[in-house]
Amino acid sequence: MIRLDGVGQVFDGREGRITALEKIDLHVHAGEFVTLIGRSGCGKSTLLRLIAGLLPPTSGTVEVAGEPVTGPRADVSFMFQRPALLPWRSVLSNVLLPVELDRQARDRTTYRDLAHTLLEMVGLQGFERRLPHELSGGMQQRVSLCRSLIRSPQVMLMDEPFSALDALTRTELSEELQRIKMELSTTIVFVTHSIEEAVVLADRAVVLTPRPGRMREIVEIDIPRPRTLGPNAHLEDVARISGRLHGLLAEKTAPDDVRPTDKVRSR
Ligand SMILES: Nc1ncnc2c1ncn2[C@@H]1O[C@H](COP(=O)(O)OP(=O)(O)OP(=O)(O)O)[C@@H](O)[C@H]1O
Repeated sequence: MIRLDGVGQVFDGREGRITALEKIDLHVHAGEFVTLIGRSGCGKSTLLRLIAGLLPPTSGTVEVAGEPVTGPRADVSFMFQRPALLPWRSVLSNVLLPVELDRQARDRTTYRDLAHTLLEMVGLQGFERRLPHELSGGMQQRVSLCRSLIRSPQVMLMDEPFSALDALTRTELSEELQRIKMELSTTIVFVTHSIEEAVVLADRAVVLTPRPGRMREIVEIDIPRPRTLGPNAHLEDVARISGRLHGLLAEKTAPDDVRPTDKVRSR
């Protein structure tokens, strides 16, 4: 579904050239949930922007659904750290915004029905007419989640979408996202700083090293779903793989010491 081959990104900043990403070879399969994890500045957001078509790579190729990415695509949605809802629009019309912006979208009644279904799915039935400021941060991010799902994207790109939320709400939203993913089989690439979140959510976690951002390792996570950080049977698996990721992130690695094919299984 997503293919990055030999991707590099160099920025000409005011303080000289910055190699944000180098030699990124990543293939994400249809329906897969991949998390990108790494220290601040290792190029996670840049990688998402390249897949989203918001930035052309300085080297290498990026493909989505077998086509070179040349700009934003209607079947790829982007979700940010902040909900970025329009304050004067109701919950329902915020969710429907991408449909309104798309002149080619037809059958608006179907989208209205879908918006109601999505809002119900995230526990916001009854809140359709509320304005964003009448909702908590977690509820606003749920609305944002519905908005990024309204056009049934093939790919969802998520840049630390839960990082501004309190721990409990964050756990709840992780569980909801897994449920949605299991139901809709959307391909998801999710950036996080949280090791546990990366483990709970991902089929594979991609560990990036900083300066320049390169792939250190891809860790396969085969813990049965749904996974949770609450009391459940998988805490040991989550802890073991989290420990492994922690070790990789803490390593002082020379850029040439890249082992992108290494795999760590939960058992
Ligand atoms: N438009 C730009 N112009 C110049 N430099 C940039 C630009 N965008 C990103 N960078 C630089 O590229 C590097 C990677 O940035 P990026 O935001 O992708 O990292 P990140 O891993 O997402 O960081 P964080 O976890 O802090 O969000 C950083 O050194 C950043 O300063």
